[in-house]
Amino acid sequence: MEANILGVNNVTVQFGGIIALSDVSLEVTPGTIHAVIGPNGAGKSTLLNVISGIYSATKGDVSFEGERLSGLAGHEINAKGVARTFQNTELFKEMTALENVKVGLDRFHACGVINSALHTKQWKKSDAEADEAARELLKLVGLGDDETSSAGILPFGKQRRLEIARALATRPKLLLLDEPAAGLRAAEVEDLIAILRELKTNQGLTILIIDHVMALVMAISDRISVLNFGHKIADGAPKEIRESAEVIKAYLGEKAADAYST
Ligand SMILES: Nc1ncnc2c1ncn2[C@@H]1O[C@H](COP(=O)(O)OP(=O)(O)OP(=O)(O)O)[C@@H](O)[C@H]1O
Repeated sequence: MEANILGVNNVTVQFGGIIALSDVSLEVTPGTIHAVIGPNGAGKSTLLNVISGIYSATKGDVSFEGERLSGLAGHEINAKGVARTFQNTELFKEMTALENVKVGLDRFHACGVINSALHTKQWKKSDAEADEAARELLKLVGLGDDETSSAGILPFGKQRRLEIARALATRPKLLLLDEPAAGLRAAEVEDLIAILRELKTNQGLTILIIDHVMALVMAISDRISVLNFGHKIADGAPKEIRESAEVIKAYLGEKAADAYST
């Protein structure tokens, strides 16, 4: 079996009396889209928060490319190649789409306080390169015509995609997406599906995604893990998950009425 890019190894997370995750393990294969689904409160966001360094595991650990992430700060995990988006978009609303992406690019194009303050030749070159890189990322998420729009006035679906572009600016190998389809209209979900497929197929990115929108999850996932009350109850290909009696009972049953639609 191919070595995993991400390993969650027997992770337990406890908040006082609440066990948000209980001995959860999963492996993400490089170049795949892996979804985590389950009812509200199942522990999905907690899992992303542990991987990205926002929470610490009470027990167990997380490894990325064979290296332990546990104990590292969020920015250190990001520097190793793991980026994420949040359930509620955290864009700089007054700044343009291009500027929002450039914030993510700063690590690669920073050229010192003095150069920046004086707008030296070196700063101008670095800034022009950052503009170019940010434009490429905007195009990748279908926002090529929106670079000068303020993030706050973009339609919600575009704000979600802008957040993905900003996460991509840190040049991750693994992208963690926290409910990117929440609140999107059906057509916007279709756009998102096309973008995530492109990121996987043509950019070679690995994606770990949480979402309740089964139309998206079933369309794009190579593998799905299911959480319920902090426990992993299933792990498999979309077809296996759709047909699992335990998953239907815990989660998909309530979704059947909308037939995996948005
Ligand atoms: N910082 C925290 N302090 C205390 N309890 C927390 C904290 N974060 C999460 N929890 C609890 O852990 C459990 C799992 O929550 P989590 O947000 O991970 O679920 P989820 O599967 O992402 O749910 P949803 O689909 O509603 O986003 C819940 O009982 C939640 O109340």
